[in-house]
Amino acid sequence: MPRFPTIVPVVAVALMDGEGAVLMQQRPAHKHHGGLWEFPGGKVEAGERLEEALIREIGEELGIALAHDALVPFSFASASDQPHVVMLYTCLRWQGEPQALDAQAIAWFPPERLAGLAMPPLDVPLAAALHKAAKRAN
Ligand SMILES: Nc1nc2c([nH]c(=O)n2[C@H]2C[C@H](O)[C@@H](COP(=O)(O)OP(=O)(O)OP(=O)(O)O)O2)c(=O)[nH]1
Repeated sequence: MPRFPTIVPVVAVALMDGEGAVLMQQRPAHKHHGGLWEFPGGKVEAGERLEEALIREIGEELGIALAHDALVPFSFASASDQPHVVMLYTCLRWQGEPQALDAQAIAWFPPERLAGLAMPPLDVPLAAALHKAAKRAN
């Protein structure tokens, strides 16, 4: 019996601009889920806090500094056939201009357009929840 749960924690962020559009990134073609659109983020490393991991990943992937106090836990997604648990935050404040340092491309999408993107399976319910929350807020 393992001493710890056998999950792979992944933190990701829905960066939102002034109009409520969400930044998505397209995974490099050679990687697992290559070409699919995902929320920027990545795996939490040993000894890291969730927010610390997210700030590190976003610095590496987009070259921006997320404001720690602007990270709001939003939702999470998991599936029975994979160990990853994607924990999604929202964030309205950061420093710098996002650049695709790791991804094939980055782009801003209004929440209602997220469902039309090719995404990894865990992102489908997260994107739907964001769209629903945006509709409630308007
Ligand atoms: N960053 C991110 N990862 C996601 C999302 N949805 C989803 O299933 N994932 C998966 C893809 C990856 O297997 C893992 C994140 O790993 P990572 O970004 O740190 O590293 P990686 O691409 O090199 O991952 P991998 O090749 O080992 O699968 O979580 C998402 O929205 N954002």
